[in-house]
Amino acid sequence: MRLLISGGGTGGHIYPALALIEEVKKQEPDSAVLYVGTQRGLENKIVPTAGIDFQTIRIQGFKRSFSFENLKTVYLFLKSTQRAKQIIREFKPDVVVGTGGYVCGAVVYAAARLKIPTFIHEQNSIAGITNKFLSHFVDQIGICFPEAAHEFPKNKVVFTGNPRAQQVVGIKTVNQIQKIGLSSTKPTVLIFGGSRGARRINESTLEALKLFAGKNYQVLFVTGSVHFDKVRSLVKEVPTNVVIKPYIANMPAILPEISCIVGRAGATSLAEITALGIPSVLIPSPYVTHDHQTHNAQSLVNVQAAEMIKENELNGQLLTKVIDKLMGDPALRSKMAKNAKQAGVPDAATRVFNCLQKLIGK
Ligand SMILES: CC(=O)N[C@H]1[C@@H](OP(=O)(O)OP(=O)(O)OC[C@H]2O[C@@H](n3ccc(=O)[nH]c3=O)[C@H](O)[C@@H]2O)O[C@H](CO)[C@@H](O)[C@@H]1O
Repeated sequence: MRLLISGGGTGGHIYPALALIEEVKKQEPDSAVLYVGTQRGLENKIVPTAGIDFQTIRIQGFKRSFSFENLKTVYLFLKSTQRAKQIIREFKPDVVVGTGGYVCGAVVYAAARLKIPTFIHEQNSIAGITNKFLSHFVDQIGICFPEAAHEFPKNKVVFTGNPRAQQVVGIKTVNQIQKIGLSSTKPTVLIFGGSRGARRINESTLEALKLFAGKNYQVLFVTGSVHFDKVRSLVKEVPTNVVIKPYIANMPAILPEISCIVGRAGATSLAEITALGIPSVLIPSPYVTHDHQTHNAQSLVNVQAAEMIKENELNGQLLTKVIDKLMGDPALRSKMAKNAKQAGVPDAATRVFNCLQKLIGK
């Protein structure tokens, strides 16, 4: 298969793409893959590091209110569509896939115009603006929450789940957390604010640090790369049961050893949580389109797989209280884990791969 794939900005759009690429290469080892992203997005670092051919185009997102910037955005969109067409003509893909973020808008639109089979993947319960726009031009749309279906043309929608789920389920590792300075015998709480980190979660975790000292669990606090120096400068003493890191490059390797996740309710994080069956405390970002993270989180709260804390109520004490409740009650954790796992789609990458095969007529 010759696969051209695009998605970017944040990890939530990039990791599903990488998981799909892994599946394509597993099923058809002689496949050729090209990833198109932007220079500014996280993909510029993550994708080449994963050893995947990577090209960039210049594009930016729309501002919500009318502004000169939006005229520039339209100009860049038209220009990047031309550039995307050029890349497509050179690479000659069998199929073009978009996993969200404004970069895939130009790439997938260009492919549809060139009559190449197209597929987009929507990770969230509420569709992103790029995918809504693209839904009119593409051949098929893979979704992860049944609620997302009504936002798209009915005949194009297929429930696939998130390919990242299959990737994390497939990884069998042990004693990975030891490598980052944690004990492999103590239960571990992972705290992180999505792929870029979240200021408010970091502040509350900082408040909670001294409360974590001496607990019968340990904490892996991942700040997000851009926040790390600030956080580290504010910590005088790190309790012995806490490790602070800027970013975890290989999250699937450590997740099987995590007893509880505290974090945002980004859709790709949720796919991991449900694939592995990990109890979670979700603090949805209030800054995302149509509050979609609250909807994402609610779907797990509804099946008693997660607890939710609103960001405006979050502080160190509440955070510690909720973590203590879960970590002090193994029976509750195992019930939440079981419920989470039932919501998982552990064969999502194969489902998307099969859709692509059909689209290209194999
Ligand atoms: C602010 C924002 O726009 N957030 C969106 C973004 O979130 P964001 O990019 O934060 O995505 P998710 O929370 O869904 O996924 C984060 C991904 O990054 C990985 N990770 C994270 C931290 C780390 O140190 N190492 C690491 O590998 C996680 O394992 C996961 O695979 O995309 C999601 C998926 O469309 C959306 O639901 C979110 O609303």
